[in-house]
Amino acid sequence: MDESPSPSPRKGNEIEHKVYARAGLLGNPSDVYYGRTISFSLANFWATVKLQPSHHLIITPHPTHDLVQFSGLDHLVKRLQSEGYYGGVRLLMSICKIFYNYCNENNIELSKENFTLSYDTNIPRQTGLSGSSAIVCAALNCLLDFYKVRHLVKVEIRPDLILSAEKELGIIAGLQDRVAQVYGGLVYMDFTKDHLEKFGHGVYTPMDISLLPPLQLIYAENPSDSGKVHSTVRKRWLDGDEFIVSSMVEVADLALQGQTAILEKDYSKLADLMNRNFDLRRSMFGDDALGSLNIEMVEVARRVGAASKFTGSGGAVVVFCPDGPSQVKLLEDACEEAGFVIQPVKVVPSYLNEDDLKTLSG
Ligand SMILES: Nc1ncnc2c1ncn2[C@@H]1O[C@H](COP(=O)(O)OP(=O)(O)O)[C@@H](O)[C@H]1O
Ligand SMILES: O=C(O)[C@H]1O[C@H](OP(=O)(O)O)[C@H](O)[C@@H](O)[C@@H]1O
Ligand SMILES: [Mg+2]
Repeated sequence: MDESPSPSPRKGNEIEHKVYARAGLLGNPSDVYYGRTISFSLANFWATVKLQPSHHLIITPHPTHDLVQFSGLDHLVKRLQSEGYYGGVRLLMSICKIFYNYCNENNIELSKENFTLSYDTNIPRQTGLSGSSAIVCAALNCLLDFYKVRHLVKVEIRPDLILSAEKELGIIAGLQDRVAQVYGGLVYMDFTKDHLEKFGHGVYTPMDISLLPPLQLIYAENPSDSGKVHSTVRKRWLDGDEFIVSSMVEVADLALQGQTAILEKDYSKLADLMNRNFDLRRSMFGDDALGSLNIEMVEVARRVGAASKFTGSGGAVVVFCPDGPSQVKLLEDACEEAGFVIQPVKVVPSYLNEDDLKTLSG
């Protein structure tokens, strides 16, 4: 896949958009529960979606992510066991539906032209790096440019459209992924219920990415379904379970404290907040739902004295080594022994363009 940071969207008649993975740094998963988060767009991995004008409207299955041809029954069964039934086709179809309905409801006229959509991704599948919303967000960007309506669909609303496309498919997800992927860079997000209900979106405050200390990313090829992971806690929260409700408020508060810690470059505070974030997740979700491999990724980092937590619902971990390069080396060795992949985190700067910025309110 092309490694350039942000390809020009138009190549002749073709439009291509690239959207990066995201890492939840603090406060997740309280975004699913009217909380707050700090998340960033992660340059290490990305998805691309291509749109070409065509006579019919065609959604192209990906040759490996939407596999429908197998060498035999054993291959088919192995594949379903490791990757599940679904690839990205349903995501592309769903965002087309949500985009069309949104434009209709908001009197945004769409020309009668058709297109062919195809996608590619190197975001490790279902590892809590938001591979799903990267595909949806890139597709939305293609549709906005193809129909020339980018200036008519506000930036703040776009994460909600992306989320709706996944909700439509029964995937339980929150807004933090989609905000980080629409805005790029490092963003502080407040999803307070009143604001969300009044305006249909949260309050999103971009932060300077240079305020972040060096971070590491650990992941393992261990797909986990964010919908499944979330469903029990979600149900308990909806039922008003006091422990879940109060813990979620505490998780949201970590992002608020984290905003100050990052602005003041108080990295020992940041380390404490990251650790507390994972401890609270663990007490709410339980070890069975989180999975032993995922917990081990957090523990590997903690054993060398680093701070660590999930980037999303499981599969990848963001780590801060307060003691610097010597501690990173210890962590690399421990990861190699445990069979985990480790990479230095690369953060993508904000990628809103002039048309996008014009749609921002205030
Ligand atoms: N790498 C991928 N390629 C194709 N489809 C994907 C990929 N990752 C996720 N999906 C699609 O998105 C759905 C939800 O994924 P999710 O559990 O949210 O994973 P993630 O943490 O990567 O966002 C999957 O069931 C699948 O349909
Ligand atoms: O549990 C979390 O932290 C996040 O889980 C989902 O992200 P995913 O990358 O699919 O694991 C969800 O969409 C986010 O909103 C949650 O914060
Ligand atoms: Mg997802």
